[in-house]
Amino acid sequence: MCPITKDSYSEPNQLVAVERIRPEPTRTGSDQQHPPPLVPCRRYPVCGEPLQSAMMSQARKRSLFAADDDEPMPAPKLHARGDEAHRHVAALVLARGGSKGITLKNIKKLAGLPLLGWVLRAAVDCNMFHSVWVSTDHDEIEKVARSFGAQVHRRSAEVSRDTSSSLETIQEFVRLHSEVDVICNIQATSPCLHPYHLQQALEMITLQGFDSVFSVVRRHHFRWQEVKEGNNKVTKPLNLDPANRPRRQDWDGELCENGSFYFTTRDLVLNKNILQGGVTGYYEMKPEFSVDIDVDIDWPVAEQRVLRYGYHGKVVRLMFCNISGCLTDGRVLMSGSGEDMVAINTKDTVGIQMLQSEEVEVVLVTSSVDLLNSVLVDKLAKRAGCEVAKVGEEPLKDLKLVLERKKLKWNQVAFMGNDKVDVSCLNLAGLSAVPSDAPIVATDAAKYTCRNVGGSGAVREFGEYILLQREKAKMKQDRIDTSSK
Ligand SMILES: CC(=O)N[C@H]1[C@H]([C@H](O)[C@H](O)CO)O[C@](OP(=O)(O)OC[C@H]2O[C@@H](n3ccc(N)nc3=O)[C@H](O)[C@@H]2O)(C(=O)O)C[C@@H]1O
Repeated sequence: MCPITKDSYSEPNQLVAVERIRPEPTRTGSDQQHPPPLVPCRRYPVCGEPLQSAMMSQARKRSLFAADDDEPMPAPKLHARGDEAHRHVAALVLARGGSKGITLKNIKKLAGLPLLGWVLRAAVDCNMFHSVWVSTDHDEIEKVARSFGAQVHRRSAEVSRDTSSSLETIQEFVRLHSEVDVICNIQATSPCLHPYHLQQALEMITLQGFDSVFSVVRRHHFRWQEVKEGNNKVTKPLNLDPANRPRRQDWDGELCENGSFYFTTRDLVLNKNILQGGVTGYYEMKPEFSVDIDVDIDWPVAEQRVLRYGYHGKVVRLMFCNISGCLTDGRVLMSGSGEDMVAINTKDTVGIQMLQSEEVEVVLVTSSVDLLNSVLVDKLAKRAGCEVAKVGEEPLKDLKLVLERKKLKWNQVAFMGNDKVDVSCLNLAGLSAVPSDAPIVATDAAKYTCRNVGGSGAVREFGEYILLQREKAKMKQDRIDTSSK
């Protein structure tokens, strides 16, 4: 963690978040030095100064937007720049293909969504960026990035090594994109990011005159260091006096980078070779949003966290559901008398009713290449109480017309498909899913992969998923609305 020095900003009323930071050299991926592990203490050296009292006497420092605090702190009296309206602010997610530890970590599915998707969804939905980019060296990552609405910067081999630092990679992007003035490097490894985190932190740059802002979490960790004394190794407390151990509630704790995002300027990145500098602020995020996936054992914990605290997108108003392969298992049974038959599972019809009762309209989709005859389709639709959309070889074209008619946007739509022709809709929809037996080309494009196969409860499963996300999005919105009153 960078040391935050106290030669703070001198204007009155700027007791929070405005501190000058002495940057340390940026660490590189594989050769960074982690602090040595704590070993059982052999000897406690006497602390140089009574750290506890120093800690206690410190004025409580908080970020300007302690995101979840009830009373926001007063803003510093900095003025917006004259040219603010003209500054191009770009979000940039670095996602290389060669991640160590977890193979292709950046697009591995976390709770049904590619890792990268969680932060891209927040970046796109925050509606504050002039552009949202992913810098990658990998074709599959490029596809996923585009499916979440990001533009793609294909980075060079020089900045795609294990040892390439984030700074070098960001510098390459900035050099090649002369339009970009402010960059927000968002790390995919911190997936519990919400649009309001980005909105509030960006306002510190655009409205309050900070040059750089990075996300932190407050920790109450007592830190120790192993030091050599002659031939002996001793452990030395770094931030406490063992004789006067402060209680958690008597200590403000320390601000630690949580790795979620770094706002910075073109000038700092290209001319000063740093991400954090100038008038530097921090944005404090609550611990529950501060997830940092580093090693593989972090993954299952992150999965639970993201389900509970992640950003689950905009509220879904309509679901398109393919009949063939989703509502049915894709088979058409033929009787001797020449009648076609299909089977649908009551689990799925109940799932559809569940959505309808929560005011999510369900439209069944049938294609000209399906073997279903129209009488059968109408019967199915009647039983499910749904409208039917008949699509041609390019479902996207026809479904666009349905959305225009209903005055809806793709980010308000959930789409369930199961084949290659569905890829563009799976990509575009705010939420999308495939049954577990869908071909890989469709699974790759879907944001959620059901555990159930087509015709056996996959529609209900996706319906439950939609309602859960919807609930979360609503709760979050209510919370934000209430706290901003
Ligand atoms: C901005 C920055 O310095 N980020 C570094 C962060 C940061 O210091 C911590 O998260 C703070 O808690 O630490 C590292 O974090 P890590 O290696 O997990 O990288 C974070 C995310 O960025 C992608 N990345 C990183 C560097 C690079 N040249 N290209 C990339 O695509 C990774 O694939 C991953 O999605 C580290 O642990 O070594 C290395 C990162 O470079």
